[in-house]
Amino acid sequence: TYDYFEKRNIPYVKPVPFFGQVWSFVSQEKHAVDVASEGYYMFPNTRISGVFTLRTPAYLVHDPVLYKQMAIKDFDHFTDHISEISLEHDPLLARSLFFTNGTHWRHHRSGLSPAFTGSKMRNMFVLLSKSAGEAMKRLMVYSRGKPFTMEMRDLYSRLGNDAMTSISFGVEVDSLTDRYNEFFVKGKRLAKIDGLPGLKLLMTTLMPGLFKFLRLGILYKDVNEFYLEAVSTNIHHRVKHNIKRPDFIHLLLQARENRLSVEQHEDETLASAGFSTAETHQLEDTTGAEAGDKLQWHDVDITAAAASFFFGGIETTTTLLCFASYELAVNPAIQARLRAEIDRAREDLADGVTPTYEVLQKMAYMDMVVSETLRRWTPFGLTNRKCTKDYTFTNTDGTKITIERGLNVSIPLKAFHLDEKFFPDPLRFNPERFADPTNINQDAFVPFGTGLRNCIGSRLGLMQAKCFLFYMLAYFTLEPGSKLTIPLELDETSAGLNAKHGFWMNLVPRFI
Ligand code: HEM
Repeated sequence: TYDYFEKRNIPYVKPVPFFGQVWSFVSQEKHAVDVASEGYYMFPNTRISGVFTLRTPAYLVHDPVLYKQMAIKDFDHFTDHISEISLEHDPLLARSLFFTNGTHWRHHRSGLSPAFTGSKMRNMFVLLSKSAGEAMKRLMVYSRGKPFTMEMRDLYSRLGNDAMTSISFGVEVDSLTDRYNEFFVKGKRLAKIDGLPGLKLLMTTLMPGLFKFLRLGILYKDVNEFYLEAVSTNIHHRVKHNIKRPDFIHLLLQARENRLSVEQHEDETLASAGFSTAETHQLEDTTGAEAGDKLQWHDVDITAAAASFFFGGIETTTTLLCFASYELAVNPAIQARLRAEIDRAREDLADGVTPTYEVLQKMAYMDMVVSETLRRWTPFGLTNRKCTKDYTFTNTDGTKITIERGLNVSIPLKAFHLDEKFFPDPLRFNPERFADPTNINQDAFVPFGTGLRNCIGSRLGLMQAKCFLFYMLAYFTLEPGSKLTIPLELDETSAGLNAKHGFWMNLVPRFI
């Protein structure tokens, strides 16, 4: 088994007998993403390297151009993400877009894409901005004009939870005041990627066979039941009272009735949420020959879609906000420049504080700060593909390599972003890199992945993050709290990107 790469003359990370790379996950003081990306640093001159998970060979892509090729031009060889999640044990997660594959994924993605266009996002943004604005006002009242200390991950995950509960599940909650409301408590358990659920999630990609064999579920049972019940009740209520609200449930109900489509005259000016916005690719129409297994959008599918936006969107966007806030707190000049841009933008707002989609779109420095945060602190540092059809390409030394059908491929997004070949002085937080986008290597800058399976929610994530930052700096000045570790110490045990000792900051009220 272990001579697989030797025979093919492909550099590979030497495995620990039986465990392969899995051993490093349990024995090393390194983050899972860095362990999985080890080969990238060991073999700088190849387009791909090998690794063993337990006894199974898998690949790690080193060349962003190769990733792009696999994800776009040669997509039919890599249509799937790695996933071994069972419908029986994880009824929501197994139906969510990230974990569905093949024809089911195709129908699902093309059915959902119209829900994420610029104009739909703009409509949804109104709900999001309302939710965040009201929360920030409450925070201002709470401060009574005096500085106070907060742990920002807790704060942003509450704000994010409330905004996403509003736009995904159609329910308005206030987790700042009602701290243990059921949507927040269950939402935390739904989006939890630390501890046991994180470990299980990791297992689905590292040891898919073993995971399947053990018949484990990832999401907690009560979480599945809670959301299924909440969404079904909500759907029933809307249908009965003919309620229309510009949120995901509404759009998914339209999908059920085959009425969800891209507007005839989609306003192209709304398409970009900034430089990092993931490109929209056209998937072929799902009508015709395969229409028989077209997605029916039963209540469980609608719940799963809404839950997956929660699952995929909350942790990532919260991570982006935490690290952006950290950089703003430790770089006062950058914070001052962003605040000046926000204050200028506020002059054009009707109430002087509630940002619109269009106003955020125009904020160039905000976009530079957000892009640089996504580069320096990539929230989703590693993605993957499964090879669905043998694939041959040429390596740097001219040899041909064939990836065989069924093998797993990892793509180290974080390693690309921190490679000095692509981004000089990579550890330095410098929004100026993005002042002229033509200077950016766009193959290597992939915070939302690339190709047909890129992030469907990039516009939403970007607009949400920009909106929260807008409010935050309009109301407060951010300063490092006494418990903040500088430089940040990362939590190597978390499945996501997190600070080991929290993001403690002082919020100093501004008088606006
Ligand atoms: C800053 C925030 C976010 C980051 C950094 C991020 C990043 C990513 C990345 C790297 C992928 C994998 C792409 C690939 O394999 O090529 C992905 C997929 C995905 N993301 Fe996001 N994401 C964010 C926010 C969101 C939001 C707000 C939503 C939903 C509302 C969302 C929903 C999804 C879904 C459903 C997929 C799977 C797509 C598919 O398999 O077709 N994400 N995201």
